[in-house]
Order: sequence, then structure tokens, then C-alpha cells
Amino acid sequence: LRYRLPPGPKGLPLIGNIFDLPRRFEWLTYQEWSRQYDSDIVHFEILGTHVVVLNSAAAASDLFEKRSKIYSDKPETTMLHLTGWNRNWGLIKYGDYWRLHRRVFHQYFRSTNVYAYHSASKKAVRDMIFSLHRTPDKFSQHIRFMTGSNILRIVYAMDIKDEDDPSLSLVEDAVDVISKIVIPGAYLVDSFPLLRHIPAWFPGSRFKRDAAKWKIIVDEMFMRPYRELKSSFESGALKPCVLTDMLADISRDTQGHDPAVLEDVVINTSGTTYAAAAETTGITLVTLVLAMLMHPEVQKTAQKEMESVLSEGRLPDLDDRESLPYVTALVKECTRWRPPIPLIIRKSLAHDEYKGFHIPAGTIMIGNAWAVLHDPETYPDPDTFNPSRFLDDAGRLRKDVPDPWATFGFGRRICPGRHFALDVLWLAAAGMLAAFSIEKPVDELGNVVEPTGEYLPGGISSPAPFKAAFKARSALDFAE
Ligand code: HEM
Repeated sequence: LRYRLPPGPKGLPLIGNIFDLPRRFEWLTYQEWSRQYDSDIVHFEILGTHVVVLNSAAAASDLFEKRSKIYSDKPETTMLHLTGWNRNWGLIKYGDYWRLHRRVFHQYFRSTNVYAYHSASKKAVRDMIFSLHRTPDKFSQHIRFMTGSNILRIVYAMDIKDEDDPSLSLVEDAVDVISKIVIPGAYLVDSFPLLRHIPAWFPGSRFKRDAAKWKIIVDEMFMRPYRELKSSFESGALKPCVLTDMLADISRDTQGHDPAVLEDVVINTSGTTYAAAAETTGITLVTLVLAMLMHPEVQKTAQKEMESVLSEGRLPDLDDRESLPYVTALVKECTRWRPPIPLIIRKSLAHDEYKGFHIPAGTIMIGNAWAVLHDPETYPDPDTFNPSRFLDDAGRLRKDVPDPWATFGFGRRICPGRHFALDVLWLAAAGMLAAFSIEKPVDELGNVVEPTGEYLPGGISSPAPFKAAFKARSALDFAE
């Protein structure tokens, strides 16, 4: 009996499709293969490993959601363990240990709980607006500083003063290690067994030495803020933050779990937030700046909407969200137009059949979030940045256009920080547009510099560096 695999480029024996593989912007090639093979599910093989890509919302929902038992695993690797990043519970295997992390994290970041972080985020956005006013040239650093310092304050009650703060350098150095163990193109090296025979990538003695050095930094990042906060907690000097709440909750009731295991879960869930939140949210806001340069009419529409609702000198608040649907649509469109993580990686746990095709156990499954968010059936003219696609003629949010959730992944492993992320995105987007007119810069000769709109390739895709001018629209004396 020969199993029929999903269609895709035919590779050479043994090495498979290694020469067919795109090296940049893979999501575009996978989307193209779907058209070429007339199938929303495509297959290729690389060095003995099967890879299946799902290029439609329907296929992603059929497998990642309806068959989540088989498709919620991640390709956990020795690299993660060697560098200490196995504490990143977003990358760990599906099972009870993962489930416990998810449950603990969810208690603090579920949709009904994230209002607890509004005032911190509001303050972080205000600080960012003042920084943007002072040194607009550094806008992407200011945005990144806001997303990073905000999550550290919320989770650890850390007061990060500026970009040179040693606590910030520690988390940044630790997060940097992840990029060293991921091949550009989103795959962890040792997801592919045969790749281990390629010396430069093999976790050999050189790599092991480097990994041991990096592990010290990564362990320190997870443990230092935890130990500091735990000792204040034990001394009774309670610093209000997520970790303090977690410590209080587990000291009251372990719900039948081994306290040592639960302590690790608390360390991991708190320690993973920075890596998960800072860059993803920051990139989405840089995308917003880029979109505003490319679409001045969108910016004007959002500003007009705010003028009709906000009194002079007041920054928009989340209570204004109901009355500012265009701003909400604009934020949705940022997450749809350029998702920072275009490809979602999973590993299948058992043999399966789908649409008459065989999917072997151990297949690397790729959810092409980009293709889902750029499906012209759901989002006509998908490459155009157009917030109005989410609004009806009366300017209200439409219920019949799907929210661009795929930016946050699929099924049981969908980003559990998305409610919080959307709050921060909304506050920052509305705040920036209320305070500034974001314009194309002018060079020394007085010529307007057009943005290229280019993005950098990689598992996390961000806009190529560009310049923007931030011109204050109102006196920056925002009242509380
Ligand atoms: C715009 C901002 C963000 C984007 C685009 C984003 C995107 C994603 C994606 C694509 C995944 C993988 C989902 C999957 O495998 O199906 C993920 C997982 C995760 N995200 Fe986010 N995220 C964002 C913000 C955040 C924030 C602010 C937090 C924390 C407060 C967070 C915490 C996590 C965690 C803990 C996981 C792992 C969940 C698991 O494996 O069960 N994310 N995110």
C-alpha cells in the first residue's frame, strides 16, 4: 500500500527538496505552491523529514483546531535544553507539563483579567510619546523600549529607567540567544535529523561550549528577577505585579501539584513573557508607523475620528475604544497586513489522513498565517493596507469579516497574550496618532523620502529600517 502524500515539489532521493526551498520570505513561496498544485495543503521533504504546509484558514482550523490532540506539539530540540531556553514554555512539548503552564499563564492574562494592566500600559505609552517628541529619529527604539519595559513592570514590578538599564540588557542578551539557535527560515536546526551531520550546525563541542556560556545568561534571566521578587514577597514587602500574585496564589493553594514543579512553572511563565511580548508587539507598532507613511489618508481618517471624541489634551483610553471603531480597525489591519510571525511551526504526534492525503507522524507542520491573512476571498486586495475592510457603511465594525487571529497562531497554542497585546497595540496606536502627524521625512535637498515598504526575512519578520518624521499635533501636556 502506498500512501498518497499532499502535492508539492518533487525532490531528489535522500536530500529531498533542499534545493527547492526558498531562503527568504518562505510564506510567499508556500502560498504560491498552493496555487501551483491547486491544493491548500502542500508537502515537501527535507533531509528525511516530512514538512506539510497549511495555506488556508479552513485547513488550519480542520487540523490545528479540530484535531488539536495530534497537532498541538512543538518540535522541541536539544539546542533549547543546552542553552536553557527549554524554560520557554511556548516551545515545549504538548502534554500535561505544557498544560499546567498554559493554565497558570491564563489566570493572569485572560480577556477578563487584562484590564488590571491598563494603567501601567497607559503610562508606558505616555512616556513613549514624550520620548518620540524628544528624539523622533529613534522611534523604533522608543517603541521597543515601551513594549519591553511595560511587560517587565507588569510581570516583575521592575522599574526600567532607560535603554542602558542592566536588567534590560540581561533580558535582551538572553533573548538574543534564541536567534543563535534558529536558522533563518524559522526552523530549529535539530528538527531535521539529517541536518545533524552537517558539521557547522551539529551541536558538537564548539557549539556545546558556546551553549554553556549562553545558558548562564539565560538561567540568570529566568532566575534573578524571580529570586529578588520572592525575597521581597517573603519579607512581606509586596511589590504589586503578576509574579507577586502568582507567588501568593501558589502559597495559598497548590491544587494538588508538586510545589517544586509549580515553582518551576511560575519561573517559566513569568520568564517567558518578555521574549514573547516585547519584539512581537514592537514590530507590529513599527508596521503601523510604516503604514501611516504609505497611507496618509488612513492616518487622517483615524485622527478625524479621534477629534470628534476626545477633548483637547486628553490621550485616548481603552474606555474610548467603543467610540473609536476606525482606530480599532486600523490596529486589526496592522496585525493582518504584516504578521510578525508569518509561519507557525508544529509537529504532528500521530499518523493522520486529511482530504485523502497521508500525514506521517513526526511531520513538521507549518501553519501559513501569512497565506490565511492574505486570502483574497476573505480579505479582497489583501496586500493593500485598508482598515475600512473591517467596517460597514455606517462605520461600525463588521461581524462578517473574520478577525485576523491567525497573526496569533491557531488552536490550543494560540497566543495566550493576545488580549493584552491588543490592548497595548490599541493604546499605543491611538496615543501616537492623537499626539503626532507621522510623515515621510525630507532629505538635505528638501526631497521627500519615500519608504520602500520592505521587510526583513526571518522567522520573525520586521520592517527594514526606515525613517519617519513625528510632528506634534497638539501641545504635549496630557492631563491625567
Ligand atoms: C502582536 C503581538 C504578538 C504576536 C503577533 C504574537 C504571536 C504569537 C504566536 C504566533 C504564537 C504561537 C502560536 C501557535 O503556535 O499557534 C504565540 C505564542 C505565545 N505568545 Fe504571543 N504574540 C504576541 C504578543 C504576546 C504577548 C504580549 C505575550 C505575553 C504577555 C505573549 C505570550 C505568548 C506565549 C506565552 C505563547 C506560547 C503559548 C503556548 O505555546 O501555548 N504573546 N504568540
